[in-house]
Amino acid sequence: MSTIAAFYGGKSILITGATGFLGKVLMEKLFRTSPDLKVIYILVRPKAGQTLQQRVVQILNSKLFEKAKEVCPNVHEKIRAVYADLNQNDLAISKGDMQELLSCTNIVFHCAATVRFNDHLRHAVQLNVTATQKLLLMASQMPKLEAFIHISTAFSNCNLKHIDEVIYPCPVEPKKIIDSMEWLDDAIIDEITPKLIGDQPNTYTYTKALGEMVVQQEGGNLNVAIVRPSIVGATWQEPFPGWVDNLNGPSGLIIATGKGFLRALRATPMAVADVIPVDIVVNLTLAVGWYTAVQRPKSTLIYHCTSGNLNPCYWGKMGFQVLATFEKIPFERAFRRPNADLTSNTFTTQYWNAVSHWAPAIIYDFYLRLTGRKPRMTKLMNRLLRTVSMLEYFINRSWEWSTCNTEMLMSKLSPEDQRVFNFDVRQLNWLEYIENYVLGIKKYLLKEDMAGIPEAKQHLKRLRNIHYLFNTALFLIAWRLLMARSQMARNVWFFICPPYNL
Ligand SMILES: CCCCCCCCCCCCCCCCCCCCCCCC(=O)SCCNC(=O)CCNC(=O)[C@H](O)C(C)(C)COP(=O)(O)OP(=O)(O)OC[C@H]1O[C@@H](n2cnc3c(N)ncnc32)[C@H](O)[C@@H]1OP(=O)(O)O
Ligand SMILES: NC(=O)C1=CN([C@@H]2O[C@H](COP(=O)(O)OP(=O)(O)OC[C@H]3O[C@@H](n4cnc5c(N)ncnc54)[C@H](OP(=O)(O)O)[C@@H]3O)[C@@H](O)[C@H]2O)C=CC1
Repeated sequence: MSTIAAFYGGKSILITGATGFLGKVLMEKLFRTSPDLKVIYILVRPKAGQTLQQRVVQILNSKLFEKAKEVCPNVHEKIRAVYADLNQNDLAISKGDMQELLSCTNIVFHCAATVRFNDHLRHAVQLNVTATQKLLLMASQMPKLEAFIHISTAFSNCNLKHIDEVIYPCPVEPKKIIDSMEWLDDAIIDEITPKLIGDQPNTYTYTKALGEMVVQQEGGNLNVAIVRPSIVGATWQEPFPGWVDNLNGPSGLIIATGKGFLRALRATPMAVADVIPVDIVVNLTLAVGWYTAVQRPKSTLIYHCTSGNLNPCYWGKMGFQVLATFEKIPFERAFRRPNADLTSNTFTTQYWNAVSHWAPAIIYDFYLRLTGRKPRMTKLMNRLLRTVSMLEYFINRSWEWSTCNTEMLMSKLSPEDQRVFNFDVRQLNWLEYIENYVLGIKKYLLKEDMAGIPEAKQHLKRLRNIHYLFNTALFLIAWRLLMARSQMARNVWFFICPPYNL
């Protein structure tokens, strides 16, 4: 029997961000490996017209939970959705719920965050810093609390090149930032944001760094640990390969490439693509929860959950494998044939943007107008290129993360725990993983049927023929113009192909 799985048996666990990508996989694994856990409290807000209960039912009815429900048939009874909004001052938790959470919780996994790079600083601080502070305050009033695990990001100090498993101080104290956000108006916040974030690329990484400082300063007497994953990708093995349900990280750009919209990317092919499968992050997080509760380390330990230093993959290799997979498993109704280049040269990127992104979009919109339809491609391209520009920072640099604590933890696990809670990224085969990732995007994100693959391949063949026809026509027009206007071109042409009667 796994020691870690047994540890979670009978426990009351509180998860924030359980409706998010990581949170769902965390819940699934807990139910599958520790079906005898007492209860999982999840802090949820109503969203998109759905009540809390509807959201929970939708999650539990998804394919992700099929295996977990076989092992733990009464999973519905073991989830307790608690109304909460982490943006509100009191987290909007009712008195009754708060009482129950405070008196029963044994372990807290704090996953909730805004992961948007371009979020307004006020909102990012509210969620990634202030809410963390409030949860720590709550945790300090939980008599049965054994561990508080905070999920941060490996990029919280991405202004550094080498990052150790320590908390680096931010120039301005988090408390001062929290206070100022309460009285400064939006215009002033907009003005000071670049100065505050300094050499951080966006408000997300900046506020995640502040969040870590808050954990260090206010988690004083608690048993706290921080997990820092890098770019979280689809599942590697568990509960099945390739599961993913949002556009974050590489997923959105893989779709844009597969659908033929994205044809060039300013990326450094030899920069490390520090992607980490979500099931590895979850396995490490659960192992950290166990170790923190049982061993009670004297200081707050930080665990890097990264792939680069143990089993590196590079953006060039990843891009190549993504394209190779589209040959076998194409996406349906592509705009153009998937074919993209990675280039680290800004001038080349601008050239490809004009030729491969804007020109086809403008031509297609012209065609839509001609056929009486509403143009939409230039708008879509605009949005896509804006998104790409936000991600460029992360695909043109490499970082070195030390993983001493993570490796130490692995050495403390029994062979059975190393198998059940495997977070050894050295065992990951990238080519296989990327292929499953693309397949997972097709099945679970785009919800495309595998039976449609022959038709998708036919469609790509048609696009290839259109492409050849278009290029031939373009060449003939250019040739005709040149022959009509340039004596030198005519001389060269007649030299190569002399007329018959000579
Ligand atoms: C040699 C051969 C080479 C061949 C090349 C082939 C290329 C193959 C592809 C290779 C993949 C390379 C991908 C690299 C990606 C690297 C990502 C790096 C991420 C670093 C992570 C840091 C670690 C973290 O902790 S972050 C957590 C994850 N966060 C994110 O990923 C970002 C989240 N999203 C945002 O910040 C914003 O949504 C943003 C900035 C992307 C866009 O914001 P904006 O306000 O402009 O619009 P939105 O309203 O948010 O969305 C507009 C529109 O875009 C869709 N969308 C959202 N996110 C993404 C996305 N990540 N990619 C693509 N599209 C996205 C969104 O759904 C909206 O669409 P609608 O149709 O309007 O709904
Ligand atoms: N994805 C990645 O590549 C990486 C993620 N991380 C970290 O992992 C953690 C989880 O990220 P991930 O699962 O990808 O993110 P998601 O965006 O998928 O999930 C975010 C979660 O936070 C919840 N949340 C957001 N705002 C509120 C609010 N006001 N009140 C209550 N809940 C709220 C969301 O709820 P709702 O469903 O209602 O919106 C959702 O459950 C984060 O801490 C992130 O920083 C770290 C490195 C990389």
